Amino acid sequence: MTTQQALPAQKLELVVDLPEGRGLVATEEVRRGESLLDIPESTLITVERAIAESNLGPAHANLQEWSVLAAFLAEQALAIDAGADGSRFATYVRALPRRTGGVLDWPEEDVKELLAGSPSQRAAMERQASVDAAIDEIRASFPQLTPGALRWAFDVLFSRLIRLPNRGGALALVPWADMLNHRPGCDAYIDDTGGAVCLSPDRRYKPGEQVYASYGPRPSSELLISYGFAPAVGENPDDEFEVVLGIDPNDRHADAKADALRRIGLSPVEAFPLKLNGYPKQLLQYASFALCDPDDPKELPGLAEKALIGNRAVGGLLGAITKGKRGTQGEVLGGVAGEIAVRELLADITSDALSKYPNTLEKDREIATSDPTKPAGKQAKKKKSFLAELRGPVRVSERRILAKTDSEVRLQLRKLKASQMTGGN
Ligand SMILES: C[S@@+](CC[C@H](N)C(=O)[O-])C[C@H]1O[C@@H](n2cnc3c(N)ncnc32)[C@H](O)[C@@H]1O
Repeated sequence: MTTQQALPAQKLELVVDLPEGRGLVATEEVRRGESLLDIPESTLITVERAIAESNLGPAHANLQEWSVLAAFLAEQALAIDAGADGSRFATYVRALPRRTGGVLDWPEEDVKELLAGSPSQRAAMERQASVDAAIDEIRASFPQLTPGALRWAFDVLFSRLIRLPNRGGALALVPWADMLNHRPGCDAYIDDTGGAVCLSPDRRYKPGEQVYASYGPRPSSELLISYGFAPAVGENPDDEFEVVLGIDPNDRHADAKADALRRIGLSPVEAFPLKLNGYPKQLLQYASFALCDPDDPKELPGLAEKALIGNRAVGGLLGAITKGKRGTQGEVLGGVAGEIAVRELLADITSDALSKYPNTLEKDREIATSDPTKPAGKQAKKKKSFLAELRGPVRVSERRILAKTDSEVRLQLRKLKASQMTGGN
């Protein structure tokens, strides 16, 4: 990497044959909290710089920020393929992986077959469709950028773009910093608060140890889709299974319920994460509102507040609590009968989701343990399908969460039903 030459002296060196592919390894002792990397602004590929250094012309600046960067990367890669080496980013672009293993690399039939039962299937299809639409939009102005080059560029962006907090969350490719691999549970983030891009490690590293960053608290399904890898089962504390709840369109009060939810900053369809260590209580509260059936729809705004905000004075407080998101207070509507109804709904959701996985759990476990996560580059040589290798750990993680939630909810149901029999309301 010649970008390294433009950097201040580093305690890190690039190693190319790590289990995660390339990565940065400490050359001397690194202390927790010290400032690493120190990448100057002039080496970043920001949206503004992509527009300024591209030859695509004024229409380039009218694209969405992801598309500006994708068009620039594709332009650079096509110029390199055509033998032009002029750009100061040519060395960086040449060093980018040809394939990342992320969602844009997965054939449609793999997504349909290998992600059957998993919510990742919907996410993967949506991601592929949105990139196809963006590629069409870019090519309407720049037909010289081939679909293949643009697809590769988006794939690179998904797996390498960094949000810069000091620049209002602006997106940038950050050479050298984008050689850092992710470790689940790691608490070290790329930061540009002081101007240069730095990493403050969350632990001490000895010479020879790989230094990791966090790509964010992401579940394995998201890491798989964006980055083309999945941590081994049980290694990712951020694993979750997303449950989507919504107002039944056939509910006699469907419109009034949707209005009542919007009043408190919620939507008639909301997603809630199930995790190994539990699920948010708002899931049950939201479900109880979705299921409630007052005779008079005028009661619905009050019921929405009772379920999701709580009975405290609303007004200014309401805004402060919800901040446009779900409330932190509130209660399940309908007493013990309501508590039972929402848990029965959740138990139906978990058992239905579990029944959709085509393999037995044992089979998925076998796939998960026989497919250790390997760097995308190595996989590309060995196997045709990245996804075939990686869906095992994701599916096992999702199923563990579902099974744990299912058994917890059924246990709660038994207790609630017993309390109902012995006189609970
Ligand atoms: C920002 S790049 C990091 C550098 C990358 N290893 C390379 O060779 O260019 C992100 C990519 O690194 C790989 N990666 C990062 N963390 C990983 C991990 N914990 N396990 C496996 N692969 C990982 C994935 O291929 C991901 O798309």
